[in-house]
Amino acid sequence: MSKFASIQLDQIWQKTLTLINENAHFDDAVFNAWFKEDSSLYDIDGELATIIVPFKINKQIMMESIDLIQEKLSQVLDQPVSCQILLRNEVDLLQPSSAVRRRNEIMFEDKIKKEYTFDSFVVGKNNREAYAAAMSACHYPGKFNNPLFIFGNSGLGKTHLLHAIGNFVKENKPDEKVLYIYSEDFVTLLIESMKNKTVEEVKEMICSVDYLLIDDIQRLKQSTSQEIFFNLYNKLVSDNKQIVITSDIHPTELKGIENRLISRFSSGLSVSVGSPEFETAKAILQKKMEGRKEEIMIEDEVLDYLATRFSSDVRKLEGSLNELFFKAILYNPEKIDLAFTQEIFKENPVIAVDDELTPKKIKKAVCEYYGLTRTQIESKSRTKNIANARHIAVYLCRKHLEMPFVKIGFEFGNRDHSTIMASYEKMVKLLKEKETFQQALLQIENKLGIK
Ligand SMILES: Nc1ncnc2c1ncn2[C@@H]1O[C@H](COP(=O)(O)OP(=O)(O)OP(=O)(O)O)[C@@H](O)[C@H]1O
Repeated sequence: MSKFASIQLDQIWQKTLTLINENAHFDDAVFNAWFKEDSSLYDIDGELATIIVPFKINKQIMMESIDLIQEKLSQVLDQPVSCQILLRNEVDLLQPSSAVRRRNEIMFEDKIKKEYTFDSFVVGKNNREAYAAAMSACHYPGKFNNPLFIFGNSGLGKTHLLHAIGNFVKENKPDEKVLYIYSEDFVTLLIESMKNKTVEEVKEMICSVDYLLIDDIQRLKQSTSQEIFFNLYNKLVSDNKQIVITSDIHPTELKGIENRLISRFSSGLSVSVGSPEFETAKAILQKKMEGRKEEIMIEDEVLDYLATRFSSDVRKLEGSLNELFFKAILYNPEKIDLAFTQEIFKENPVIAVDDELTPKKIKKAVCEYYGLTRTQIESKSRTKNIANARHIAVYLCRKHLEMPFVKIGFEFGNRDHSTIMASYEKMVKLLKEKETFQQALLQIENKLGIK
């Protein structure tokens, strides 16, 4: 890369041209037309100087005097250089233009979000392992878990953890270099660098980092970029540099990614993040409220409602809080209470009213309401929001289909009738005590078209 700024290159070239003209005694018109006008010294990279000219004819005439040009340029620089004379379009192909360089530089700029730290990350059962592994990558880079592969559904904190690693390194190890890059940007960077012949430069920049954090690796689909990535990956790992990767699925399920890469991704530590349980979801809401400036009071019950309703995706959970505050500014209620909240999030029925009601439809409506999968409510999980959803589904089966407990048990993972009876009774109790559940029941019944 040139060590000269463009203004210096210009001065060097003007001096060189003066010396050439003095020495060669060209006719002024010839000299101006073929040498001076529109020629420029583009770059000096080590011992190679690049001069660019507009037309082929300029190039041919200058090539005739190449020895003289080299001699005079070496004299100005006080060091021997050899010259190449190129047309503008040839430069674009052969050499990194400043635009390409700038683009590369942008890719390497610090993209770590300050607010995504370990402190602002709420730890719960759903992400404890991923959190611990991320911490260990910070303290023992390249030692135990390389790569660290964090996977899980969208909106569950994977990117947050990557940035948290970045922030930790920046704060605690300021001499170490950390690069966060979104994998699609990574592909663009590699493809562009191939087009512009800057692959070596880009590789060098990547290999100089101590931590490489790649987000959403499932998007690394380009085969040529995978080849370069593979080599970079091996180099970084062999140099004990820490690699942390996120993806929406486990490495072995990645599609369109070469097997040799998948096998390397699987060779480190793969940890998952799941949906937060009720308490964690509520703690996340409380954390997200810490930095807010709105003074309006929000009732605790509202947080319970949001934590139960949106916990399958923390991004949605956070979005629900934003929406609530936004609507509160708009409608100016005295406080944000359950009634106001439910009005904001009320939903249209999704199941036709005259359809026959079945356990399957009940489970579907409950799952949609709580943002869970059928497997989750049929599972043995005792996680609070899953268990609550299961209780409500059991209650609805009993109330509207008058199913015997044994039969309901079959619908919920072959559970014993006494477990189902306990589940039903639990919901009867919760309905008496908590308005949140009364409202949830009402909305699910609405969804099912039950008046
Ligand atoms: N445990 C948590 N504590 C605090 N905030 C969280 C937590 N989990 C997720 N979030 C927040 O939820 C939002 C979405 O998280 P993030 O972008 O990290 O999700 P992701 O798993 O990377 O999703 P995607 O796969 O779509 O990229 C962010 O604002 C993040 O701060």
